[in-house]
Amino acid sequence: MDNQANSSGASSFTSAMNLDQQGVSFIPQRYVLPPSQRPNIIHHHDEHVLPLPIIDLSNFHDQSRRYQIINEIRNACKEFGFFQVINHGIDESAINEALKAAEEFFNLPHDEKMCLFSDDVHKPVRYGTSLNHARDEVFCWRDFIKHYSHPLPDWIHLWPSNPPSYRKNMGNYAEAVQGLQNKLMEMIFESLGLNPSYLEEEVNGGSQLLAVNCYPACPEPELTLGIHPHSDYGSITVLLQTRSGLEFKNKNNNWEAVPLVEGGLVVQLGDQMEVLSNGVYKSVIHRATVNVDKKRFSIVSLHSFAMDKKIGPAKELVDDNHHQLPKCYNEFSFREFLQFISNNDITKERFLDTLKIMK
Ligand SMILES: O=C(O)CCC(=O)C(=O)O
Ligand SMILES: [Fe+2]
Repeated sequence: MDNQANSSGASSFTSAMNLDQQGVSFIPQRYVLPPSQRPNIIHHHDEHVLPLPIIDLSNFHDQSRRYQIINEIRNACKEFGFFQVINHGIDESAINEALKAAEEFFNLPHDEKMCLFSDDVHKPVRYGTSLNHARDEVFCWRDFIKHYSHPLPDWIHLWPSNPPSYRKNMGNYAEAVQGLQNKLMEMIFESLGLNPSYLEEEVNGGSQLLAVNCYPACPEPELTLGIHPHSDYGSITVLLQTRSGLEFKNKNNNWEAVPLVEGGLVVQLGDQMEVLSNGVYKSVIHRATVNVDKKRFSIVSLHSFAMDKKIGPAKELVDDNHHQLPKCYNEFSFREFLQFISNNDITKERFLDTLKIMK
């Protein structure tokens, strides 16, 4: 295999970003997917089913409005496993500054970024490219930087110091999203019939991992993907995209594009939410495509409950005596998740399936 990363710092490694800068006119073989996994089959949304959900969060403190929002969230989570939010309360300037910091970071010289390279999922800050062998990071046309972000003072001093505005701008955005996820979690719990302050401590003390993704322009976008199909492991993910490219797998197992909504953020359910809801909600399987002439960025805030909290189906949603819902999943903590993904090649399988209680 060419340009293999090496353990001493991967100096000979070539990232997708680097290939783009070199102006390659075809993609190296290692990025070419088997035909069945290529992104060319897009199924347009069927007019007869619910439209892809966009939920307006304005006035959510107003009781009747909140009731309506919670209904919309319930429908979206049951039908799709994700929704987009608008009027979510995060300033446009905070978003734009975070995106600018991301762009400046990825424009740094290759060698400078490679100083942060690691494929160890336990590292609190790591720059990564397509050669990492975790399930969402195999041969894709993507460079990323991932860092823990909550509580901010514990982590921010480890973040990139270049560009100089990175910590401040990305930090402001991370804090704003953390606030939004608290609100969203309350509403999602309420939509499940749970108390809005359910697991409050584990939500507040949970982890936030920011994945800042850069998908360079790609000379052969029909042959590869920016990120391979996966579900996120945690509770919810809040995703900002600069152009369309995110796709999800619908109930008929077809890929559909998540349209770009100006000023909107995508909220996706992760595996922990599927377990907590006892399968009432499903985590969403998603992927990202790349395009021929434009770079795409996403800033993805991956939230999970407190590291060592074992998450199982909420007991309110399981009743062996008289309700219909049997317990469907075993309990697990986020730390166990990380341990599992670092020890196993799970490119083909949802980790979640290993938690299912066999009947
Ligand atoms: O960039 C995207 O649209 C998807 C990124 C993603 O799924 C992730 O970072 O987990
Ligand atoms: Fe994801």
